Amino acid sequence: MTENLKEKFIIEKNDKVGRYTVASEDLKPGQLIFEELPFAYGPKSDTYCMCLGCSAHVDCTNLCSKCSWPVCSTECENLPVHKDNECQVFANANVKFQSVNDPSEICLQYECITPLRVLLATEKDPERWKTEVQIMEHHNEERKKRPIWQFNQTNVVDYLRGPCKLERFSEDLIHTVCGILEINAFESRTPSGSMLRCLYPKLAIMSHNCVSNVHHAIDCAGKFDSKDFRVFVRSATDVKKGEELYSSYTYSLWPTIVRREYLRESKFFDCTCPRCSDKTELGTHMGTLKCQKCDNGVIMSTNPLDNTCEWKCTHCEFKTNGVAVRKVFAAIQADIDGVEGLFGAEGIEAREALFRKYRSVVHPKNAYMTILRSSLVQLYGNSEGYTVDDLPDLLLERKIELANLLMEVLDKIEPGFSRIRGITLYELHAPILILARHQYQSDLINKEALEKQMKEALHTLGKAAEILKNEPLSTPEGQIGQLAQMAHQQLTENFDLMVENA
Ligand SMILES: C[S@@+](CC[C@H](N)C(=O)[O-])C[C@H]1O[C@@H](n2cnc3c(N)ncnc32)[C@H](O)[C@@H]1O
Repeated sequence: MTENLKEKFIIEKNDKVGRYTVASEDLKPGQLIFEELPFAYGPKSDTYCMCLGCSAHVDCTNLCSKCSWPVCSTECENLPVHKDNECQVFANANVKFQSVNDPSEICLQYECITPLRVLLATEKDPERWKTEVQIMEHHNEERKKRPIWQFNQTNVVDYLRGPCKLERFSEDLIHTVCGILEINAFESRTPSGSMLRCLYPKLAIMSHNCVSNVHHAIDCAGKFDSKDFRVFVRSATDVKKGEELYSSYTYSLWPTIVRREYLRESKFFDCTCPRCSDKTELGTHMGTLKCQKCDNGVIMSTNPLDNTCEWKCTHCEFKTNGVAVRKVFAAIQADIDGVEGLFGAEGIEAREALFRKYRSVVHPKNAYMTILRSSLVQLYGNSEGYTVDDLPDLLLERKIELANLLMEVLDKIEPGFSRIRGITLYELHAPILILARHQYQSDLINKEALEKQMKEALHTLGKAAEILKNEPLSTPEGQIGQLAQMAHQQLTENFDLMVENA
């Protein structure tokens, strides 16, 4: 291992979280802490039908010539991830894929695939299994009391030990592997857009914090061999030697009540991090609602670490409770889910309509307004009829306003080198630049003000390029990072000329 690749963390342990990691030296934002290959990867639970080679969506008409499970092509059936794993098991046991009516719906036959790949990896790499994976958290005792246990018994344990003839793996071991995946696996996106789960034993040691100081990026080169899906783990912010390293297991734009519910249900712990403990979520007000009974009040939790506690207005006597607030958030989330598949003009209009609908219900920086802002920032400037050159000044100003408000929240909950900050900064630079030019051409600002605004755009673009430069080129963010770097270089070289010719 070269000095550059020396891992920059150590593992410690306590009664509250089990194993956790701390920085073994001072870290700068964006600094590589370690990189790692997955022990195994494969389809997520509750997945639709996908190629067992490249993971692309399939219609299930093409089947592997050896095992008769769905693949795209002969090339895909020979990809190591399939050929060296389940293909041999299914072919030997003569377990065929049962045809399905709608391949885009959840297909339970895929539940066994990733646990099976982990089980086979225990035999291919027993040393890594013993030293890194077997010791991972599985929460079997708590999972035993949940419906997931019986679900796994039927769809994974009984299926593998029965029809697949894999009695050599005990029931206990298979349940433990299912638990290890449920508690520890990370999501990854393939080049075709499919979501997979990957098991990274070192990355998974990091404890959760709702404001993480570590950032990871998975490089899926599309080879689907044992060298693919390498993860690069970097510090997001300045981290001092001895400070704990945290990743985030939840979606950072959710409000506290929703994040804590998710962590309790799926990771079996109650988060007590500084963001969860603060009624205002570090001043962002992501969980705050507007009072419907008075003009100036806002409604906040009286104890954010108790999801069922009272919520009170800051100005009048109005009170409600966490259960009622949770229902309001579920209704807003359902509305947002309903427009998720809409893009272009239709997507913009649908989201702006939700923005207007909920403006009087929640605080301006509430999580759901922030989620809508993050989609709108992307759609304005990147949709048909709404490209950045098409946007009238009013909509350029709207894009800038949305991005600035989003950045105010992200600075608190996703500080430093985070993908969403990099992308938002990238989206912000072009409207600043174009608007400045329009305003100068309309005599609304003088040359000095033009130059100032262009410098701001250049600075914003430079920051975006700096944050996104570490993203793998196999990802959309990596490609935007490359564009940002090139645009930043061009703008720097031609700055004076552009001011002159504006
Ligand atoms: C992905 S594992 C992390 C590694 C684990 N601590 C170990 O020893 O293998 C996730 C589990 O760690 C514990 N954990 C992680 N972050 C925590 C936190 N902020 N508070 C309490 N428990 C936490 C929980 O038991 C959780 O289910």
